[in-house]
This record gives sequence, C-alpha cells and structure tokens, in this order.
Amino acid sequence: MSKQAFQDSYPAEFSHCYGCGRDNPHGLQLKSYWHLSADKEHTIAHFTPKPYHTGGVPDNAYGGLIASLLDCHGTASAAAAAYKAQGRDMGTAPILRFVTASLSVDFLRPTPMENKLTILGEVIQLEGRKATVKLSLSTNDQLCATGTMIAVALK
Ligand SMILES: CCCCCCCCCC(=O)SCCNC(=O)CCNC(=O)[C@H](O)C(C)(C)COP(=O)(O)OP(=O)(O)OC[C@H]1O[C@@H](n2cnc3c(N)ncnc32)[C@H](O)[C@@H]1OP(=O)(O)O
Repeated sequence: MSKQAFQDSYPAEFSHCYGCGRDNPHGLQLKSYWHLSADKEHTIAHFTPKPYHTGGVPDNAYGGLIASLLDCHGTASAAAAAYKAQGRDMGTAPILRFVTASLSVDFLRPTPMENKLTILGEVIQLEGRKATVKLSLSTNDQLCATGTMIAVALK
C-alpha cells in the first residue's frame, strides 16, 4: 500500500487549499493516509497545533481549526475510498475531486494544544457521487470532537 499522502496525489491546481494544500505555505498542510487497525480500514492524519491556533484560552485549540482538520481529512478520505473502490491508484486519470457538501461537528471537550492530534476517518457509504464520512479528533486517547461529512465528487 502506498505511503504517499492522499493530498500529495492531488494535481497541482488543487494543491493550494488552506487546510491541506502542499503548495500553500500559510496553510495547515494536513497529510492523510490509510490506517489498518484490527477490524477496520480507517484513514488517519496527525496535526500538532501551533500556539497561534488557540481559541482564546491559550490551552485550547480553536474550533475552526478542528473543523478545518476534519474537513480536509474527510474530503481526502472520500477521494481515497472512491479510487480504491474503482481499483485505481490515487491521482490517476480521470481525477476524482471531492468537495464538502455538508459537515457537522460535535465538540465533546476542549482540545488541548500541547500534543499531537489524531484525526481518523471512515467512509461508511459511497453511493454515486456522494460519500458519507465519519470523523473523529482525539489526543492523549481522549476523544475531543466527532464529525459527519457528506462529500460530493465534482462532475
Ligand atoms: C483531487 C483534489 C481534491 C481537492 C479537495 C480539497 C477539498 C478541501 C475541503 C473543502 O474545503 S471543500 C470547500 C467547501 N465546499 C464547497 O465549496 C462546495 C460548494 N458546493 C458545491 O459546489 C455543490 O453544492 C456540490 C458540488 C457539493 C454539489 O452540487 P452538484 O450540482 O455537483 O451536485 P448535486 O446537487 O446534484 O448533488 C449530488 C448528490 O449530492 C447530494 N448532496 C448535495 N449537497 C448535499 C448536502 N448539502 N447534503 C447532503 N447531500 C447533498 C445530492 O442530494 C445528490 O445526491 P444523490 O446523487 O443521492 O441525488
């Protein structure tokens, strides 16, 4: 299985995203991968907040940051799952480009700043152009946020 980040397979014109674009020096540059656990195939990404990612209370991360991480990990997971379902390597033509149609986030507890965050994704349904992705963000084995995304493949 490829160790290339999903986002590193995006064509150059899609590499400027604030959350995950490799060509955006001011962005978060999130990287997502397949992650095989005991019984399920998840996707995974890690991110360590910088001090300026705080939500006002210096110890806690900004909620918009958390939503951004779930957003970019979700669309990347949808694309990876769609390529896999077609038996193709990511980035091969014709390009599959997913965007967020809807994203709901539940903030379960304040997210501490000092540690690496783990973002997990699971594509629970792929139907036509639509993917449903379950998302979570945790640190120190504490679940801090969960999300559900509908991502849609562009025509
Ligand atoms: C490879 C490179 C990839 C790079 C990706 C980087 C992504 C970074 C993450 C983002 O921030 S994305 C940016 C935020 N999102 C947007 O700006 C998307 C804005 N919305 C749109 O462009 C359109 O509304 C959209 C493409 C999502 C859908 O419009 P379409 O006209 O193409 O599709 P249509 O309305 O026919 O819907 C297709 C299916 O999706 C469903 N759908 C659309 N919007 C929905 C919604 N909000 N909730 C639930 N389902 C929805 C719709 O019901 C339908 O389902 P069925 O096929 O079962 O009938």
